[in-house]
Amino acid sequence: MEKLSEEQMLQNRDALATHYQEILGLLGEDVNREGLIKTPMRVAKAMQYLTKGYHEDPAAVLRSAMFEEEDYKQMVIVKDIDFFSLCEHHMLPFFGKAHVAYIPKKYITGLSKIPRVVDIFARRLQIQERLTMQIKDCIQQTLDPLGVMVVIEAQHMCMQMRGVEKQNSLTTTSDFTGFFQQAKTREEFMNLIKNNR
Ligand SMILES: Nc1nc2c(ncn2[C@@H]2O[C@H](COP(=O)(O)OP(=O)(O)OP(=O)(O)O)[C@@H](O)[C@H]2O)c(=O)[nH]1
Ligand SMILES: [Zn+2]
Repeated sequence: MEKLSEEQMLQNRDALATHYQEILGLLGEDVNREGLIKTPMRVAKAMQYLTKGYHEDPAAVLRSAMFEEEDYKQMVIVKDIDFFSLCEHHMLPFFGKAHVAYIPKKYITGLSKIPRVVDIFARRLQIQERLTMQIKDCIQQTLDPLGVMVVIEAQHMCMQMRGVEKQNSLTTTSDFTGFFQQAKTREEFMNLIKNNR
């Protein structure tokens, strides 16, 4: 999705607020009660923030700090990247940690760019599996490394607050390319993200 102009963003925000006011009424609230007067606009703003990844380009973020580095051929790991996303089934939060590793071929990227890519994909309506794959694909296609692996551990509010109501279940997903097809390489990564907890 393309970047929205400031004007379009504000127009959408107004329209969202109108709908949220109706939703509050349908939920049985008095929309004119003092504490709720500004709520539709607050929710509209919050939802635009939580889905702003639709209007951001993760590959461009990686390319903005991409450096040639011919000699380093070991794993680069950024672990424990906190993220918050919304599940596309219930629009309830799921959140946790992402761990990313890649083995450079010719290019490395600025370290902060990896969590930025995670955030851009997380701030959309998601499922955990697709979030995992999109981060992997973006890094593979942009940096063209020898391999990339992404592991995500998350809790889903739709499984905790409602539905099956399991408070302690953690969902783990992973995806990888290239050198990570070797079990030994995956093991090295898994061991490194397990330590120092
Ligand atoms: N695979 C996957 N499933 C998810 C994710 N987030 C939520 N879900 C699941 O999506 C499913 C939707 O199933 P439905 O039966 O259509 O929805 P539901 O009636 O609300 O299901 P319950 O949550 O079991 O009450 C549920 O099993 C959720 O747990 C995710 O990131 N990945
Ligand atoms: Zn859900």
